[in-house]
Amino acid sequence: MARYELVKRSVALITLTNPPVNALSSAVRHAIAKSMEHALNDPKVTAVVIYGENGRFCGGADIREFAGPLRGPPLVPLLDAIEAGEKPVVAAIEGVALGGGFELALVCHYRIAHFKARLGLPEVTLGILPAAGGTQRLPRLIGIPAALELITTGRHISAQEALKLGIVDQVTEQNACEVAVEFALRAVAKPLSSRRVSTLTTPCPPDLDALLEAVTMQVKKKARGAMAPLACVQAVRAAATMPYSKGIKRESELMATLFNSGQARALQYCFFAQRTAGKWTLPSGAQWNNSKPREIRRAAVIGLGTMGRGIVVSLARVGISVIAVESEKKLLETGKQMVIGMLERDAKRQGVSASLNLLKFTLSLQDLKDVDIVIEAVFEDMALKKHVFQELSKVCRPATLLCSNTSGLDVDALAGVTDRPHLVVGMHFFSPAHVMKLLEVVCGPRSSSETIATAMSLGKRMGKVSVAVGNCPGFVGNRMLKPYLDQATFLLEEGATPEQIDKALEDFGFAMGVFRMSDLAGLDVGWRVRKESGLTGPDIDPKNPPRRRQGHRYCPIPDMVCEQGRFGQKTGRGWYMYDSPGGTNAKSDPLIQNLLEMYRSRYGIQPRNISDQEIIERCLFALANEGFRILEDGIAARPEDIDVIYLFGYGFPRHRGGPMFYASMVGLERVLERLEHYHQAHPDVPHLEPSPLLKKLVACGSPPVQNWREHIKTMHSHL
Ligand SMILES: CCC/C=C/C(=O)SCCNC(=O)CCNC(=O)[C@H](O)C(C)(C)COP(=O)([O-])OP(=O)([O-])OC[C@H]1O[C@@H](n2cnc3c(N)ncnc32)[C@H](O)[C@@H]1OP(=O)([O-])[O-]
Repeated sequence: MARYELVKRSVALITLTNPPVNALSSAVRHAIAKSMEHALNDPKVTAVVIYGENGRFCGGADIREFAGPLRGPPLVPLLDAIEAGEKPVVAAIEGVALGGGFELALVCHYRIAHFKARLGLPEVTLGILPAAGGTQRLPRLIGIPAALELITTGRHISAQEALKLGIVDQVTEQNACEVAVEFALRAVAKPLSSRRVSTLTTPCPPDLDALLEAVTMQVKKKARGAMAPLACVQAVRAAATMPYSKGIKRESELMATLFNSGQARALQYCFFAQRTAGKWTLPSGAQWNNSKPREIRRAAVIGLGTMGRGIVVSLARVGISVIAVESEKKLLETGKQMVIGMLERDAKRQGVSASLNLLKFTLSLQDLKDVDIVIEAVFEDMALKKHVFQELSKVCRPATLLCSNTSGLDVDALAGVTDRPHLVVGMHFFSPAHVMKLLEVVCGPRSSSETIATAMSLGKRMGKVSVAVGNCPGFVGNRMLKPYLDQATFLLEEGATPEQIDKALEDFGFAMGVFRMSDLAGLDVGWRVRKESGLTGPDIDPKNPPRRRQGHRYCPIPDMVCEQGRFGQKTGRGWYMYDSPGGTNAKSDPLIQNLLEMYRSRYGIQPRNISDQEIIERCLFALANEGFRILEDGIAARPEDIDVIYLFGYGFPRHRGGPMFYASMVGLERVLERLEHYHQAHPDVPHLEPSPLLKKLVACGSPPVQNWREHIKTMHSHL
């Protein structure tokens, strides 16, 4: 777990050997402790270099060990001992120095970083804080404001930024280990006292209290209920106001409150769920590690609306040449200007020149003869999409992959109109596509494993979190959204307001409540889907729209809002009112309050007080219930996939872990009991009827979410 060798006759080189990221597992900590003891006691050794094998210094504590009791030497005394040693220790940082790995580097007397290395204290993203002295040493080294920013955000920084901040002593383009050994030899004669960071005095700004207060407010606003960022501020405050010996105790107390919290468990679950999602598998046995993706060099995007533009930018950013197609000259020109503007702003931010030479704009599908992949992003209309796919089938070479950015239409129906159904797959990006990290890769029954592997790997290359899902209306994300939205509108009927429901959801931690989110997405989208599915249309009496349709409860309020031309932010009016079309500042609209009052009185509904608890339970348990059905139907392979979709595509609070993890934290028995209760009260809402899988899991003793898979016997896996 760590190799010890003597180099240049007097330098002890300790190399961490715990692939893939040299995490500080108990065995690694043990090996470091033994190696350091050896080095300090061996008279031949005059200096020490700590390095990580395979070009990775250290990815921090072994997160998998957090679930069990602490074994092996604890990190704090181990690191304190390294710092206190009388022989100079140099960290040779290549790849990453993160979390405990960064803290290990901070106790070394010198730090040499490779120019491509990245450093950071991402503990806050795992619901904890840098509790191996990180919150006490970093402020002493770089001052309170910079340390606060790094510790409360968990941001990774480049070696160059680390040098500027004074975290590393040298950045090199050569082998960091070799440079560190030479550096160590030169350091032997120098005094160490000023190199022990814990002994430094924290440089404090004169307005410390005001600064901490301002950061606390800022962090509170951003954290949306997460505890760790606030604890980080308190720990840094200790570094500013206490000697190291007391500060480290404060750090440890704060860590104790976080370490066993539900939030820490949720955030650590998210870390692993995100990595699990990449490991797709099909019933045929094809999976992520046995299916080779094709290389993609040239892509085409059809449609330069909001989605298409974002997809073009995402492809060009990673060096893929893109042909963008529109049907009319004016649309093409507008799209072109927008794409170029986005890429130029991007490049300016990064201080590089925009890769505009990768782009071609055309009105002709004939230009797509030689591309490797086409991503269709035209209007969400099946007939139009089928027409495009038929044309592509004629124009593109037989090996070209044909993908649709549909948000819910039948991918197999599109495959069916082509001459290559095995090369057709859904690539459902989320708006705006150059910003949002989620990509649902929709596997049709005829999509080949190579096609799926290619779409998944292309997504990863574009920096997306790609999740393989089955083909059904709405796939995973939008299918689950329906019961969630339905509950919100039923609650409106019963007496709640959009503001009340949004506030309850935002207090829960959502980035945006359901009505604000709908206003942002555009209310006309759902209205069109409802019309297409026959739920609403010209046959409906506008004065007296029925509240039961297709055998179930139906809330006509969203249609009534749309009938008034209120399509959300883009029209300046929706569930809220905005300063102007396109405005983002949502204000309560008395017209909506009137509409709700008139509606309730027309149908004789006595409004009642609805608690925040009922809002959360009805919206989120209905959401999770649909998730259970999706698992039963084999549309998602694992609960982790569903959670990742909601975390990255729908603003579900990360410290709650995603809808399925949240349900498991509440307790499946309780979720079942509440769903039964609400279903009894609303028997005409099928989404509130507990799913058989939920009942089965409860009957099996409510196993942890990671074990649900064993209980999911899918009759017809769609993956
Ligand atoms: C007192 C305590 C105070 C200290 C606290 C801490 O240090 S908290 C920690 C603070 N540190 C962090 O938060 C850093 C967390 N890690 C990262 O951010 C990234 O992994 C990376 C940037 C290091 C490498 O990115 P990349 O895209 O090249 O690779 P990848 O991301 O795909 O990972 C490859 C495999 O390694 C696994 N694994 C990774 N790290 C750990 C770990 N620490 N532990 C265990 N496992 C870890 C990962 O699950 C995956 O396993 P799989 O699926 O193959 O079975």
